[in-house]
Amino acid sequence: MHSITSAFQPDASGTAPKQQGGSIPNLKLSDGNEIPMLGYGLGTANFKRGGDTAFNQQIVDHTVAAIKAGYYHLDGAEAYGNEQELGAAIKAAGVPRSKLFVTTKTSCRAGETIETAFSRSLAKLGLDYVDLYLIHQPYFAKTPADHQSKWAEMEAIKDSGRARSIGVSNYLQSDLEPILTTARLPPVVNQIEYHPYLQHGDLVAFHRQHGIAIEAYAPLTAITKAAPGPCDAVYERLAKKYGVSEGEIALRWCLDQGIVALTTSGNEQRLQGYLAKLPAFHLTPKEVEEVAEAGREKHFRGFWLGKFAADDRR
Ligand SMILES: NC(=O)c1ccc[n+]([C@@H]2O[C@H](COP(=O)([O-])OP(=O)(O)OC[C@H]3O[C@@H](n4cnc5c(N)ncnc54)[C@H](O)[C@@H]3O)[C@@H](O)[C@H]2O)c1
Ligand SMILES: OCCc1c[nH]c2ccccc12
Repeated sequence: MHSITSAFQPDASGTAPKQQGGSIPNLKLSDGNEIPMLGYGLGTANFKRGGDTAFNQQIVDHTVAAIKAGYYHLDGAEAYGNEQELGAAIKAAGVPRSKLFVTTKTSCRAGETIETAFSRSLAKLGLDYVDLYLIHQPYFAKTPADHQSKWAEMEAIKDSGRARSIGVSNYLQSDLEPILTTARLPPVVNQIEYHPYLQHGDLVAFHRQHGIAIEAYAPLTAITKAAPGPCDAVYERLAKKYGVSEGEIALRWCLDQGIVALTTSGNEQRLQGYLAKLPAFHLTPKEVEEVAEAGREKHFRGFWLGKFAADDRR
């Protein structure tokens, strides 16, 4: 992994060396590590429904196809129930471990240490390290001290070398602040739902101030679950201009803001299309703002409904 885009700057160079099949660049994290800016998620198309523990070869096959297509950033979680399949796919795909960027997440189950959860995840993955370990959600914490003590456990995992980077997911500013007050090793990533209909007010600016990279999950929401909407006409115009799909405009909108995009699909052609098309164009800053402006006319959240405070609508 060598191509680097400056942290939080739109990828404007267009000269990044190749990685993962095309030239999707890496983003430099505040701990000095790099993350490929396009990731393949195992949490939506390929997760297992509650209580299903049987090994699922189809998940392995889809994931091997994604890796072989060039998706080297793989986003997993213990909650998805498919870490064994992710590990099997990594072995079967034949891509050297050093070229892959593997994330998993802890659910912070009550009464369990991070060390216990992390060791179980590594064993299921069949790996001796992950590139990124995240706290999946902040809802386990009842007090600022809960956030701080859990984060200290995460720091111990990073200290051990078995997670190269550590971060959080679904955190708002009020969840991050107590951690930033006491952290020895601040979170380098927050993975959040992010698309034009969920821009989170000044949360993105807060991340930039604190050097925390954003990973956008559900980046296609405006053309999938939340369609139709005010972004449709802008996406359509830009897709025509650049000769790409609306989905590619939606992903580029994240990348051009210096935001990592996590997507998924069981459709290999679609996945290959992203890697072929995304490196070939950029949105101008004006176009990024046009999408943002249209998006601010609608609010939509697809995940963790009911968990967020009312001010999430900002
Ligand atoms: N941390 C979290 O709480 C959290 C929550 C949700 C997702 N995630 C991660 O992010 C990953 C990606 O999330 P996502 O699946 O919501 O991302 P996404 O917005 O990219 O949606 C992908 C889905 O859209 C479908 N799709 C793509 N193009 C389409 C089109 N033109 N028309 C209709 N459907 C189309 C795909 O088939 C796929 O099912 C997940 O797999 C998971 O790893 C994390
Ligand atoms: O991270 C995606 C949302 C999510 C949280 N817990 C899960 C369990 C199974 C599938 C998706 C999820």
